[in-house]
Amino acid sequence: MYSTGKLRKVAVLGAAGGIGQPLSLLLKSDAKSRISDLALYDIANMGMAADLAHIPTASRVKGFSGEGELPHALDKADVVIIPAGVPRKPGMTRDDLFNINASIVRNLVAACAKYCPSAHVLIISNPVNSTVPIAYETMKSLGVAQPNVFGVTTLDIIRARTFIAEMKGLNPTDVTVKVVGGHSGPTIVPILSTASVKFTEEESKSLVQRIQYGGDEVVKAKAGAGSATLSMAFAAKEFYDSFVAVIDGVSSVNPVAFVKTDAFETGYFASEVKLGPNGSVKSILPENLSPYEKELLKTALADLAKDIRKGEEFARSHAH
Ligand SMILES: NC(=O)C1=CN([C@@H]2O[C@H](COP(=O)(O)OP(=O)(O)OC[C@H]3O[C@@H](n4cnc5c(N)ncnc54)[C@H](O)[C@@H]3O)[C@@H](O)[C@H]2O)C=CC1
Ligand SMILES: O=C([O-])CC(=O)C(=O)O
Repeated sequence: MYSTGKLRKVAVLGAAGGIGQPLSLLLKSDAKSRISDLALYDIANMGMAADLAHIPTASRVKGFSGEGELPHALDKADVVIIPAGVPRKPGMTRDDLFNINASIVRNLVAACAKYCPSAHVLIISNPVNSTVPIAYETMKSLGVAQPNVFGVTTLDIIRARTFIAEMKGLNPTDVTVKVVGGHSGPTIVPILSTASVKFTEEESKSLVQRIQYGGDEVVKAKAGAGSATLSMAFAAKEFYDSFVAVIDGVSSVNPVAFVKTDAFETGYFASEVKLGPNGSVKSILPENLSPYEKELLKTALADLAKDIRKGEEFARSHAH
């Protein structure tokens, strides 16, 4: 799973936050991640960078605080991970975050277009179904011919593995399953027929419901103090490792990401992606879906189309 390829500079934007801190810890503490420089950026105080820098692994940690320091954080970055933005509170949908997070993501990726246009940009900020189109269109409008933008939906997969294992009394590390579509409620499409175990119709329905609304469980439990942060940091690190391993040609596993694709009319979709060394991205669509899964997919595509258009329109009307 780990890359043996080149050392990379990784920038985390929103590094002082609930996801940013544990994610930065995971990236810094894993010597096998082959990170030469970890550039940690936030609009908040970046004292956490001084703290992390005392961990004895080879990657150099540097904190950058405030917009004036953003260009230095991004300079020569190979990968930019963006968990900047506000999280949900109980009673909110991810789309309720659009008004604040759309501008945050647009401004950050505009800086990426300027200071590290060929970096791979991994978007965590919600609503992912809209922030990824915003990022892609913004970079495109700023002259990046082939924006390398990937929405991180890995949390849906790790939840699916955990919930399946709980239901069937298995070790979650032994469970694999595909989850495609987008990253909110009905747009999350678990393809349970790809799991190594079989389910009754009733089990399938209850699992699908739990996976689609797994984020709400955490939002409710945190009771106003935010949404998933620790499991998200774990998911992002897992995605990062498999992503760079594939780019370096080490792994044949195709990571799942929400990307620009011609495969569906929606123009964007989360599924396994084949990454070419030349920057090409090809979505691998799920095959042999059950009638129930086909129905879920149909519903997901209708909702996704709306979220995506909203993101694209925002990017168009706020072009730099
Ligand atoms: N893709 C996914 O599966 C998931 C996505 N999320 C999303 O991730 C985002 C972050 O969540 P948390 O870390 O819990 O929130 P948080 O509020 O704890 O942290 C966000 C950080 O972003 C920073 N920030 C705000 N504006 C910024 C800007 N313009 N430039 C740089 N940094 C900026 C804040 O100062 C803060 O440190 C939310 O939008 C949340 O909905 C959360 C969980 C899962
Ligand atoms: O639920 C939220 O708002 C955060 C998130 O995306 C998740 O936990 O899947």
